[in-house]
Amino acid sequence: MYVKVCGVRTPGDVAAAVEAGADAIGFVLTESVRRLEPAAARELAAAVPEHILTVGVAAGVPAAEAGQLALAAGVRALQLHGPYPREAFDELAGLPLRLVRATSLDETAELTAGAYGEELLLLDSPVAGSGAQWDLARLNQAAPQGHWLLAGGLNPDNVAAAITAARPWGVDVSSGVESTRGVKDHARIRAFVAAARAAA
Ligand SMILES: O=C(O)c1ccccc1N[C@@H]1O[C@H](COP(=O)(O)O)[C@@H](O)[C@H]1O
Repeated sequence: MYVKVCGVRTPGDVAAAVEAGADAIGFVLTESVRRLEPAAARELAAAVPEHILTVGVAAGVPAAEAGQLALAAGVRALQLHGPYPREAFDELAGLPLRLVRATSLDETAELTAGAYGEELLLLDSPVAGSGAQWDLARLNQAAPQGHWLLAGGLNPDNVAAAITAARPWGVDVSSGVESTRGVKDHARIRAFVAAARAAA
């Protein structure tokens, strides 16, 4: 089970995610309580070991701008979050960035990972980063294919059941490993990664 921990903001958060065994660590680069300036994200990303994917998260900005933010942050992947069309991913294809297409069932009917040239598909609630859960039974009518991550309101207590229900390739979490909004709880990061791995 691939596990991404998102919205980290401090060196301690990075260390906790690395020690917990996360496969990917995300830095939010656009409007959010978790937003980091690219220079701050770059410093944190530089401390992440090579085997862990660093991901810049962007929403609500033109794709080209998101690409430049990710490059400035020195991350290896860009998670473009929202109802971006295929053309947006085409625009990014020439950049030295791996691409994550993050969207919701309300925003797309294309549920095959790689359909827009992305490496990973991420299915989230329509309100990204809110900690809101969504109805996983909707996946009974719309089964995602390939390397896709489940996100949206996951936490250490519900991730095992969510994996059983949705059968994702991986999971992604932000709010569910925080003590208060925007502040990561390192014990919850450890508990989340362990619970996801145990469920797989
Ligand atoms: O975390 C944010 O603030 C954020 C802002 C803009 C786009 C995406 C954001 N986060 C992503 O939201 C999901 C799930 O978050 P949660 O666990 O429900 O809080 C995850 O993919 C984050 O990468």
